[in-house]
Amino acid sequence: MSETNSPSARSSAGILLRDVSKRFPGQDRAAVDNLNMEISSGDMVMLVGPSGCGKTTTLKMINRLIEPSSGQILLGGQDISAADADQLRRGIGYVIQAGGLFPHMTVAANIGVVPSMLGWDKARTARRVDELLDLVSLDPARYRNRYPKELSGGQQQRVGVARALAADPPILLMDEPFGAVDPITRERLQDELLRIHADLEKTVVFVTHDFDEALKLGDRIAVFAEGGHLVQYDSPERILAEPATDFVRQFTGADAGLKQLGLARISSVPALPVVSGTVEEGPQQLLARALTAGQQSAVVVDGTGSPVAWFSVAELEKLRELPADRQPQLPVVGPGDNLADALSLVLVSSRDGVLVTDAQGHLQGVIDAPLILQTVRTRQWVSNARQERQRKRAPRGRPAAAGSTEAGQP
Ligand SMILES: Nc1ncnc2c1ncn2[C@@H]1O[C@H](COP(=O)(O)OP(=O)(O)OP(=O)(O)O)[C@@H](O)[C@H]1O
Repeated sequence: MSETNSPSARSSAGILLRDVSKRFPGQDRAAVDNLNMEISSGDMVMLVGPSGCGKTTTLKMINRLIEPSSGQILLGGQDISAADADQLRRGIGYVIQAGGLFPHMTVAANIGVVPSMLGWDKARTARRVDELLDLVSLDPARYRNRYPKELSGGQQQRVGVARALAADPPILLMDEPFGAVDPITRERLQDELLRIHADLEKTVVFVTHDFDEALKLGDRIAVFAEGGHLVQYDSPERILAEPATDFVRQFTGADAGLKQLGLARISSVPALPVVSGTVEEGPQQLLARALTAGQQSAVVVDGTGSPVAWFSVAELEKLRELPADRQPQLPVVGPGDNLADALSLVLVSSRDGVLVTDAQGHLQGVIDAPLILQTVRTRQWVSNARQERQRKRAPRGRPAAAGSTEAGQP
């Protein structure tokens, strides 16, 4: 079930729930039943499960809007029941559906609520408001003096996120924050949250009904079942590939395998080597090198190392010269693409694989259909969101995850 806890979970913004239960008066069933969960500092953890399974109650127990009936919650190793509740909440950002903005206050005043409580002066608060509006992609000059009713749903949601981040809290609790916006805006807000999270490294606990949202955003996903039971707490990869129970399997859906393809970033798959050469080399020499290397194809690259054409050995045998212009429909993927993109290209191209380039467009190698299948079956991949964060967190000059390796030498 749960993975081993990492030592980093004990650092300042880690959250530990120990034997936590909540039983509301007059309810015959517990809302949350003996919950044990450790949330590592800097992780984004998604709480999913059917309606009424205790997700919101769990979230509200972390900022003490609801007190547990039993058990202990520790933030950074400190038992929150011993803390002053108001002070605790100032250190925890809280975002709810539709932003939960105060309607009679301007955007700037909404974002400045906690800084004002903390006694910041006007100039410092104003600077922070503008900085946060920039962060959530709203032009400060245009939006700071507006009222919530003068904003779209997505804009209100952005202001809600900005407000929660105002005093730079180490922890952010988000209760279905994007539930009330249309799918396109939702996707945009998700992308922004990923960017903000990668930049700011907050510990985020996020409640959602949308399993795809959980897959996209989560470092870990906690699947709850009715009666407030935590059924599985794992990485998105493991939830999809190794659902702990039939309930989780039903939750992930019949297309769990396809979802893995969509989550697996190309750069987490080591590409296979391919022989490549420039147009000046000519087809015969390229063919000879391909055969010597035991390859069935070879790639023509331009002067910068970007792929221009891809030929089978049979095609090379018939060519008199190599083309300088890029072949139309050359199947190429970059590090930001995923395995679903790669497989989709394979299905519509005449090749059994795709060429892989780095961010600069330089040829790195090939990913073929068997490698795609093997990667998913053996779970040798890392989800987009996690890889992005790991990349940002890695010390300079040291890659965080395996990337594409050898490309063919010209
Ligand atoms: N103040 C309350 N008094 C009594 N029962 C409550 C109260 N708040 C929540 N409950 C009950 O506790 C259970 C868990 O509720 P909770 O809101 O945590 O579920 P949830 O998983 O967040 O649901 P949803 O996805 O519908 O928001 C539900 O059965 C709910 O009816």
